[in-house]
Amino acid sequence: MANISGFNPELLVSYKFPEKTFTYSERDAVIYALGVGACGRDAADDDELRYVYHENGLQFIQVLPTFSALFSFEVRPTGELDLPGLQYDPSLMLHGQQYIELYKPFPSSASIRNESCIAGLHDKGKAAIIEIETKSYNSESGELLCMNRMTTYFRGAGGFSNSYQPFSYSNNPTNKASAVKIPKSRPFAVYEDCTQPSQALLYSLSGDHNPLHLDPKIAKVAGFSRPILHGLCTLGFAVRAIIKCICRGDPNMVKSILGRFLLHVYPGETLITEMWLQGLRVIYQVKVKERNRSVLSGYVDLHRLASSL
Ligand SMILES: CCCCCCC[C@@H](O)CC(=O)SCCNC(=O)CCNC(=O)[C@H](O)C(C)(C)COP(=O)(O)OP(=O)(O)OC[C@H]1O[C@@H](n2cnc3c(N)ncnc32)[C@H](O)[C@@H]1OP(=O)(O)O
Repeated sequence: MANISGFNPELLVSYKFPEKTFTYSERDAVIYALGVGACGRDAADDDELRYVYHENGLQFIQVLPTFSALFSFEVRPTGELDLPGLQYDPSLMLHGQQYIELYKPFPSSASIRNESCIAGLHDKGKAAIIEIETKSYNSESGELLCMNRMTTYFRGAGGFSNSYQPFSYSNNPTNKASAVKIPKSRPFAVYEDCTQPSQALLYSLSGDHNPLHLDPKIAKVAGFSRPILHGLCTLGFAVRAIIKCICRGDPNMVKSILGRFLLHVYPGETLITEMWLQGLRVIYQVKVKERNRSVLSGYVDLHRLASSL
């Protein structure tokens, strides 16, 4: 069932991903941390030096939990998804959502073995949504380290269903994640951070060279006044803020993360992360200060609360 938007749903959902490996060094983890703004407010920040420097002679640098979203990056260097049954205009693809479960702290360098599958495919009429789920194992020990579910939103690519029933496939219906409800109460904590005008250029060094984030001409074709920030970069800023304000700097307290990208961010804008504590769940929302608009919302589940809270 091929169609005008170039989606072949049967081919897509039956696709068996080959196993892939991803290798990272400590340097990659540091470049990522700098790309999501670590130590951007204060180069001597005690909570964040651990991501970029062997603080106090420590042997290892610590790896941010959101770094794991890169393990499973099933895209070409240009940021395009390359799957059978999927033809689309790359300038119209946006990152919609990211869900991460963390099972073990990450080594500061490792070889990762990835097992991926299509977890969902949905025809929304005006858009198509694809979810890719990846389980990542430490190649050496065989331990399962994390699971990522990446949701991509293809503007204008819906309408591939050929019946009155919109096509909607999910191989794990219990994992349906949608936008979270933001409490009306005052946030428990608020953290303000500035992205740099060069933020997307810096973040792209971690592997996503999608021109939507780098090339003003491509950004214009996609309908933006200038290149926009990578969604995963904004998510990295938000989770760093939560680790700082709620986990007292300990990234290993994070158990799972959901982020839904609500609106694009322009590099150079100021991000305000608001956090509400509900038991072991931190509900959060990120707003762009200059436009007073919500750009990301979701939750972070914790293993435990910091004793000093
Ligand atoms: C392996 C994977 C590789 C991934 C590669 C990623 C490469 C990267 O380089 C790309 C990026 O980083 S892009 C930058 C980050 N993302 C963004 O800026 C997107 C921001 N969000 C938006 O613009 C809109 O929410 C928008 C446009 C997303 C949706 O807005 P609307 O069109 O107004 O949608 P709406 O009418 O509200 O809803 C329609 C249906 O879609 C569902 N939905 C909405 N937003 C969603 C989102 N963000 N994620 C998932 N689903 C979403 C709605 O629930 C609705 O479905 P239903 O009708 O069933 O409720």
